Amino acid sequence: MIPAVNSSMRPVARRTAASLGLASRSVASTPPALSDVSVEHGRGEWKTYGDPSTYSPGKFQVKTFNKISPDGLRKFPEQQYEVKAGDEAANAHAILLRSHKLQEDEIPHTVRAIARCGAGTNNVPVSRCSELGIPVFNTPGANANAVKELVLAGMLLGSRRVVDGINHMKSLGEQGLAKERVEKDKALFGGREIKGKTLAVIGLGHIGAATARDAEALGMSITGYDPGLSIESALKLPRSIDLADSILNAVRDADYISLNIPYIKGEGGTHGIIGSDVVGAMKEGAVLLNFARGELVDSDALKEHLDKFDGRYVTDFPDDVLWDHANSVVIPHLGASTGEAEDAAASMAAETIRDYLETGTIRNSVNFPATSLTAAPEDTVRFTVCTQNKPGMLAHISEVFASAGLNIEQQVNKSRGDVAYNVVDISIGEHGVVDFKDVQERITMLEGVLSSRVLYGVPGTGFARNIGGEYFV
Ligand SMILES: NC(=O)C1=CN([C@@H]2O[C@H](COP(=O)(O)OP(=O)(O)OC[C@H]3O[C@@H](n4cnc5c(N)ncnc54)[C@H](O)[C@@H]3O)[C@@H](O)[C@H]2O)C=CC1
Ligand SMILES: O=C(O)C(=O)COP(=O)(O)O
Repeated sequence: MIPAVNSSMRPVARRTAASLGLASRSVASTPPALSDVSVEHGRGEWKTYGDPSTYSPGKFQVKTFNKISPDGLRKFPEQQYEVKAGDEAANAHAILLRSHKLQEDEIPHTVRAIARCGAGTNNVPVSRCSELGIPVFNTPGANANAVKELVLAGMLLGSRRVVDGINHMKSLGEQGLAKERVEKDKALFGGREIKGKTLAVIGLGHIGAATARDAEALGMSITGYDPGLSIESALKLPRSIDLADSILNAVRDADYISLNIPYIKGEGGTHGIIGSDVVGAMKEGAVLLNFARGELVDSDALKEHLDKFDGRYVTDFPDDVLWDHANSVVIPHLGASTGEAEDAAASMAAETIRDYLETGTIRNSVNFPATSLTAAPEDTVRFTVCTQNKPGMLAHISEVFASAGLNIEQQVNKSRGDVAYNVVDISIGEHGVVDFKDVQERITMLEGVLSSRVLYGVPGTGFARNIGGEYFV
């Protein structure tokens, strides 16, 4: 048996919760008893995290990809966090990114969490992260208004040949013929109005519901399709919306179709969901708006349609087939590129990462269960354990604590898909010196455990992983 409460152990310097940067969590209005105990978890050995010349020991390292709003990055207090871009940040503890296509070899063993400042996580290897015990977060709704506004603009661009007209005016201007020709040539660029037309919204989440509501206010009739409609989104929908039971039925009578669903690869996913069957069901002059992901649309099927009929494709993504089609408008992925959306998404992502690193709370994860435990009681140390989702894990973990003479004060166990997540507050009130080093190793090396953390001590320490049967601290 590994004694976790080891009175014969070398006494360690007394550290107060406040001195350990735990003020927000552990320091209550009455002086905490934590100041009377010393907790040695043996994970302050920074050399095990790589070359300390690449980071500042004692801080959480956050690695960023893409341009992340400074407003969001300011949510990481400098005394606790160090934020670095891409290759400059070895041994990162968390990754913050936008559309960068993250590869597994860009995720060091030290990474505890990944946050996408945005909605779509198809650029992150989410299933692999689940196997590695890494929660992936996104920022639901943070950039939805920006996208909705561009969808509305897209409907107008798809109705009025504004882009062609602008290009024409440039060319006339170059020839010095603009004033002479404008009134004659404008007949080339006639359009139609959106008022009184029907919009089909595929995917009634944050963007889709907002688009439906505002399009109704512009005088449109709305049809919607979303088999996973949430109560939150349902409450935002216009009352007059007509809910269809399939994409085919949603698009049949639509003059405009807005795609607002996630891109999910593999069986049952959404790759090419707008294929020849859906395109074949569309009205000849329908305007398809794709501000979701390019891969949702079968471009060849759509090209056949656009070659024959006067429909439109307005997309926010590169398209190798339709990029120069006379009936397409291709925008360089600008949906979420507003200052407001960038600030909101980065701030939400930073707060989510901080909550996870500092308290173990999980919210807005796309692969881990939402989990929160009330603030850790006094005289406790919080342990979190990520495991495979299989029977008996919780019992095995509890057994290790019990055999080490440690009492569980409160705990929560949640699962989602293949992963389970445990937050356990261990009572240390009666112990002079508690060493979690061996307890953590025993728990982490249980079969089926992926990683564990002791949420106590210097930021960046207390993390251990079971990498295919090898112990990594
Ligand atoms: N162009 C851009 O810059 C941006 C694009 N996006 C894209 O838009 C997508 C949607 O974003 P949000 O509305 O914020 O996400 P959300 O998660 O709030 O909504 C997505 C909705 O789609 C529904 N859905 C999933 N599969 C479906 C299917 N096969 N048929 C019909 N409905 C389905 C879900 O039930 C959910 O209600 C993102 O996944 C992302 O790919 C998001 C933000 C910015
Ligand atoms: O949030 C999303 O899903 C987006 O597509 C936005 O991407 P971006 O952050 O602008 O690279």
